[in-house]
Amino acid sequence: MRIDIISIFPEYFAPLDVSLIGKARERGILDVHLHQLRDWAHDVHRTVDDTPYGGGPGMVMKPEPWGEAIDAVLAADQDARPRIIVPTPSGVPFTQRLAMEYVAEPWLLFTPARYEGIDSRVMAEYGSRLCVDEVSIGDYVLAGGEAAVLVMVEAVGRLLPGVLGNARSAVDDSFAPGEMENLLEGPVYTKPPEWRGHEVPEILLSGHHGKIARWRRDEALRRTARNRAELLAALDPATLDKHDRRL
Ligand SMILES: N#Cc1c(-c2ccc3ccn(Cc4ccncc4)c3c2)n[nH]c1N
Repeated sequence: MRIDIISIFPEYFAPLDVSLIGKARERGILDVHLHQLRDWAHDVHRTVDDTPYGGGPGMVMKPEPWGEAIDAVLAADQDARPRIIVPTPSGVPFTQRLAMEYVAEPWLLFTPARYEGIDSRVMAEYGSRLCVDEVSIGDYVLAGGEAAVLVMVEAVGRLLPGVLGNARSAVDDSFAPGEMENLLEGPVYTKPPEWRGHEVPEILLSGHHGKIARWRRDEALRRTARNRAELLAALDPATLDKHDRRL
Protein backbone atom coordinates (compact mmCIF):
# COMPACT_ATOMS: atom_id res chain seq x y z
CA MET A 1 0.00 0.00 0.00
CA ARG A 2 1.10 3.52 -0.86
CA ILE A 3 0.10 6.44 1.38
CA ASP A 4 0.68 10.10 0.49
CA ILE A 5 0.14 12.88 3.04
CA ILE A 6 0.12 16.59 2.14
CA SER A 7 0.46 18.93 5.15
CA ILE A 8 2.02 22.20 6.32
CA PHE A 9 3.41 20.15 9.24
CA PRO A 10 5.02 17.04 7.66
CA GLU A 11 7.16 16.73 10.83
CA TYR A 12 3.91 15.86 12.62
CA PHE A 13 4.21 12.40 11.05
CA ALA A 14 7.49 11.37 12.69
CA PRO A 15 5.52 8.74 14.69
CA LEU A 16 5.02 6.87 11.40
CA ASP A 17 8.75 6.04 11.54
CA VAL A 18 8.37 3.94 14.70
CA SER A 19 6.62 0.83 16.04
CA LEU A 20 4.19 -1.20 13.95
CA ILE A 21 3.89 1.26 11.07
CA GLY A 22 7.63 1.98 11.05
CA LYS A 23 8.40 -1.73 10.80
CA ALA A 24 5.80 -2.18 8.03
CA ARG A 25 7.59 0.60 6.10
CA GLU A 26 11.00 -1.02 6.66
CA ARG A 27 9.61 -4.33 5.38
CA GLY A 28 8.14 -2.70 2.29
CA ILE A 29 4.54 -3.52 3.24
CA LEU A 30 3.72 0.20 3.47
CA ASP A 31 5.17 3.08 1.44
CA VAL A 32 4.58 6.53 2.97
CA HIS A 33 5.33 9.79 1.13
CA LEU A 34 5.15 13.13 2.99
CA HIS A 35 4.70 16.44 1.16
CA GLN A 36 5.09 20.04 2.42
CA LEU A 37 2.07 21.99 1.07
CA ARG A 38 4.07 25.24 1.14
CA ASP A 39 6.30 23.86 -1.65
CA TRP A 40 3.37 24.72 -3.95
CA ALA A 41 2.82 28.24 -2.51
CA HIS A 42 4.91 30.47 -4.76
CA ASP A 43 4.77 33.87 -3.08
CA VAL A 44 7.70 35.00 -0.96
CA HIS A 45 5.86 34.14 2.26
CA ARG A 46 4.67 30.76 0.91
CA THR A 47 1.12 31.73 1.86
CA VAL A 48 -1.44 28.90 2.10
CA ASP A 49 -4.40 30.69 3.73
CA ASP A 50 -6.61 33.74 3.29
CA THR A 51 -9.72 35.37 4.80
CA PRO A 52 -13.06 33.58 4.25
CA TYR A 53 -15.48 34.90 1.62
CA GLY A 54 -18.68 35.97 3.34
CA GLY A 55 -16.73 36.93 6.49
CA GLY A 56 -16.53 34.93 9.69
CA PRO A 57 -13.76 33.85 12.04
CA GLY A 58 -10.43 32.31 11.12
CA MET A 59 -8.77 31.71 7.80
CA VAL A 60 -9.44 29.30 4.92
CA MET A 61 -6.75 27.32 3.07
CA LYS A 62 -6.26 28.65 -0.46
CA PRO A 63 -7.19 26.33 -3.38
CA GLU A 64 -4.14 26.99 -5.58
CA PRO A 65 -1.42 25.34 -3.44
CA TRP A 66 -3.68 22.35 -2.72
CA GLY A 67 -4.52 21.91 -6.40
CA GLU A 68 -0.89 21.98 -7.44
CA ALA A 69 0.14 19.67 -4.60
CA ILE A 70 -2.56 17.10 -5.35
CA ASP A 71 -1.77 17.24 -9.07
CA ALA A 72 1.90 16.56 -8.24
CA VAL A 73 0.98 13.53 -6.13
CA LEU A 74 -1.37 12.17 -8.83
CA ALA A 75 1.46 12.53 -11.38
CA ALA A 76 3.52 10.06 -9.31
CA ASP A 77 1.59 7.17 -10.89
CA GLN A 78 -0.52 8.04 -13.92
CA ASP A 79 -1.77 4.44 -14.20
CA ALA A 80 -3.40 4.53 -10.75
CA ARG A 81 -5.74 6.75 -8.76
CA PRO A 82 -5.58 7.27 -5.00
CA ARG A 83 -8.59 7.36 -2.72
CA ILE A 84 -8.51 10.87 -1.23
CA ILE A 85 -9.32 11.12 2.47
CA VAL A 86 -10.06 14.56 3.90
CA PRO A 87 -10.09 14.70 7.72
CA THR A 88 -12.77 17.15 8.89
CA PRO A 89 -15.05 17.53 11.93
CA SER A 90 -17.88 17.55 9.40
CA GLY A 91 -17.05 14.12 7.95
CA VAL A 92 -18.58 10.66 8.13
CA PRO A 93 -17.44 8.69 11.21
CA PHE A 94 -14.17 6.81 10.85
CA THR A 95 -14.97 3.26 11.98
CA GLN A 96 -13.30 -0.15 11.98
CA ARG A 97 -15.48 -1.02 9.02
CA LEU A 98 -14.17 2.01 7.09
CA ALA A 99 -10.59 1.08 8.10
CA MET A 100 -11.19 -2.37 6.60
CA GLU A 101 -12.47 -0.73 3.42
CA TYR A 102 -9.38 1.48 3.21
CA VAL A 103 -6.90 -1.35 3.77
CA ALA A 104 -8.12 -2.88 0.50
CA GLU A 105 -7.10 0.27 -1.39
CA PRO A 106 -3.66 0.20 -3.05
CA TRP A 107 -3.17 3.99 -2.69
CA LEU A 108 -4.50 6.52 -0.17
CA LEU A 109 -3.94 10.29 -0.25
CA PHE A 110 -4.59 12.14 3.02
CA THR A 111 -5.10 15.93 2.96
CA PRO A 112 -4.98 17.16 6.58
CA ALA A 113 -5.79 20.86 6.68
CA ARG A 114 -5.41 23.60 9.28
CA TYR A 115 -7.24 26.89 9.97
CA GLU A 116 -10.98 26.46 9.14
CA GLY A 117 -10.33 23.91 6.42
CA ILE A 118 -9.65 23.84 2.66
CA ASP A 119 -11.53 25.97 0.08
CA SER A 120 -14.42 23.67 -0.87
CA ARG A 121 -13.68 23.98 -4.59
CA VAL A 122 -10.59 21.78 -4.18
CA MET A 123 -12.47 18.58 -3.34
CA ALA A 124 -15.23 19.55 -5.79
CA GLU A 125 -12.51 19.60 -8.46
CA TYR A 126 -11.17 16.11 -7.59
CA GLY A 127 -14.49 14.62 -6.49
CA SER A 128 -15.65 14.71 -10.10
CA ARG A 129 -13.08 12.06 -11.09
CA LEU A 130 -11.69 10.49 -7.92
CA CYS A 131 -13.14 8.96 -4.75
CA VAL A 132 -12.99 11.73 -2.14
CA ASP A 133 -14.09 10.94 1.45
CA GLU A 134 -14.65 13.54 4.14
CA VAL A 135 -14.01 11.64 7.40
CA SER A 136 -14.12 12.50 11.11
CA ILE A 137 -12.36 10.52 13.86
CA GLY A 138 -14.82 11.65 16.54
CA ASP A 139 -17.25 14.20 17.92
CA TYR A 140 -14.72 16.70 19.28
CA VAL A 141 -12.79 19.51 17.59
CA LEU A 142 -9.07 19.39 16.82
CA ALA A 143 -6.87 22.25 15.61
CA GLY A 144 -6.09 20.45 12.37
CA GLY A 145 -6.24 17.14 10.53
CA GLU A 146 -2.75 15.75 11.21
CA ALA A 147 -3.66 13.89 14.42
CA ALA A 148 -6.65 12.36 12.61
CA VAL A 149 -4.35 11.12 9.83
CA LEU A 150 -2.05 9.48 12.40
CA VAL A 151 -5.09 7.71 13.87
CA MET A 152 -6.36 6.52 10.50
CA VAL A 153 -2.96 5.42 9.18
CA GLU A 154 -2.39 3.33 12.31
CA ALA A 155 -5.90 1.82 12.23
CA VAL A 156 -5.53 0.95 8.53
CA GLY A 157 -1.83 0.02 8.56
CA ARG A 158 -2.23 -2.54 11.37
CA LEU A 159 -4.75 -4.40 9.16
CA LEU A 160 -2.27 -4.88 6.31
CA PRO A 161 -1.37 -8.56 5.82
CA GLY A 162 1.79 -9.42 7.74
CA VAL A 163 1.80 -6.31 9.96
CA LEU A 164 0.17 -7.79 13.07
CA GLY A 165 2.05 -11.06 12.65
CA ASN A 166 0.54 -14.54 13.12
CA ALA A 167 0.18 -14.08 16.86
CA ARG A 168 -2.57 -11.52 16.55
CA SER A 169 -5.62 -11.42 14.35
CA ALA A 170 -7.61 -8.28 13.80
CA VAL A 171 -10.72 -10.45 13.66
CA ASP A 172 -10.98 -10.36 17.48
CA ASP A 173 -10.71 -6.57 17.69
CA SER A 174 -13.43 -4.53 19.24
CA PHE A 175 -15.79 -3.39 16.51
CA ALA A 176 -14.40 -5.84 13.91
CA PRO A 177 -17.21 -6.80 11.53
CA GLY A 178 -18.66 -10.20 12.36
CA GLU A 179 -18.83 -11.64 15.87
CA MET A 180 -17.20 -8.61 17.50
CA GLU A 181 -19.07 -5.90 15.56
CA ASN A 182 -20.70 -3.55 18.08
CA LEU A 183 -18.94 -5.38 20.94
CA LEU A 184 -16.06 -4.14 23.08
CA GLU A 185 -13.23 -6.49 23.96
CA GLY A 186 -13.26 -7.84 27.49
CA PRO A 187 -10.46 -7.60 30.11
CA VAL A 188 -7.02 -9.12 29.48
CA TYR A 189 -4.49 -10.66 31.91
CA THR A 190 -0.93 -12.00 31.93
CA LYS A 191 1.59 -13.37 34.46
CA PRO A 192 1.93 -13.30 37.44
CA PRO A 193 -1.25 -15.22 38.45
CA GLU A 194 -1.54 -13.04 41.56
CA TRP A 195 -0.46 -9.38 41.80
CA ARG A 196 -0.96 -7.19 44.91
CA GLY A 197 -3.76 -9.50 46.04
CA HIS A 198 -5.53 -9.43 42.67
CA GLU A 199 -5.92 -12.89 41.13
CA VAL A 200 -6.43 -13.80 37.48
CA PRO A 201 -9.97 -15.18 36.87
CA GLU A 202 -9.73 -18.95 37.48
CA ILE A 203 -11.39 -19.83 34.19
CA LEU A 204 -8.44 -18.35 32.24
CA LEU A 205 -6.08 -20.80 33.98
CA SER A 206 -8.34 -23.80 33.30
CA GLY A 207 -7.16 -24.61 29.80
CA HIS A 208 -10.80 -25.22 28.88
CA HIS A 209 -10.96 -23.28 25.62
CA GLY A 210 -14.72 -23.53 25.18
CA LYS A 211 -15.42 -22.17 28.66
CA ILE A 212 -12.75 -19.50 28.21
CA ALA A 213 -14.37 -18.36 24.94
CA ARG A 214 -17.75 -18.26 26.68
CA TRP A 215 -16.32 -16.23 29.59
CA ARG A 216 -14.65 -13.77 27.22
CA ARG A 217 -17.90 -13.23 25.32
CA ASP A 218 -19.79 -12.68 28.58
CA GLU A 219 -17.18 -10.13 29.67
CA ALA A 220 -17.35 -8.41 26.27
CA LEU A 221 -21.14 -8.12 26.58
CA ARG A 222 -20.86 -6.84 30.17
CA ARG A 223 -18.22 -4.24 29.25
CA THR A 224 -20.26 -3.14 26.23
CA ALA A 225 -23.37 -2.77 28.38
CA ARG A 226 -21.35 -0.74 30.90
CA ASN A 227 -19.39 1.52 28.55
CA ARG A 228 -21.36 1.62 25.27
CA ALA A 229 -24.93 0.49 25.97
CA GLU A 230 -26.08 1.99 22.69
CA LEU A 231 -23.99 -0.59 20.80
CA LEU A 232 -26.01 -3.44 22.33
CA ALA A 233 -29.10 -2.10 20.59
CA ALA A 234 -27.21 -2.38 17.29
CA LEU A 235 -26.16 -5.99 17.91
CA ASP A 236 -27.38 -8.36 15.22
CA PRO A 237 -29.83 -10.64 17.10
CA ALA A 238 -28.62 -13.48 14.89
CA THR A 239 -25.21 -13.28 16.59
CA LEU A 240 -26.76 -13.60 20.09
CA ASP A 241 -27.28 -17.10 21.49
CA LYS A 242 -29.63 -18.00 24.37
CA HIS A 243 -26.73 -17.65 26.82
CA ASP A 244 -26.10 -14.07 25.65
CA ARG A 245 -29.74 -13.21 26.11
CA ARG A 246 -29.55 -14.46 29.70
CA LEU A 247 -27.02 -11.73 30.61
N1 LIG B 1 -10.96 14.26 11.44
C1 LIG B 1 -11.17 15.15 12.16
C2 LIG B 1 -11.46 16.15 13.13
C3 LIG B 1 -11.12 17.52 13.20
C4 LIG B 1 -10.40 18.37 12.24
C5 LIG B 1 -9.90 17.84 11.05
C6 LIG B 1 -9.30 18.67 10.12
C7 LIG B 1 -9.19 20.04 10.38
C8 LIG B 1 -8.65 21.13 9.65
C9 LIG B 1 -8.83 22.28 10.41
N2 LIG B 1 -9.43 21.91 11.58
C10 LIG B 1 -9.80 22.86 12.63
C11 LIG B 1 -11.26 23.14 12.57
C12 LIG B 1 -11.94 23.16 11.37
C13 LIG B 1 -13.31 23.45 11.37
N3 LIG B 1 -13.96 23.72 12.52
C14 LIG B 1 -13.29 23.71 13.68
C15 LIG B 1 -11.94 23.42 13.74
C16 LIG B 1 -9.67 20.58 11.58
C17 LIG B 1 -10.27 19.74 12.52
N4 LIG B 1 -11.64 18.00 14.36
N5 LIG B 1 -12.28 17.00 15.00
C18 LIG B 1 -12.21 15.87 14.28
N6 LIG B 1 -12.76 14.65 14.63
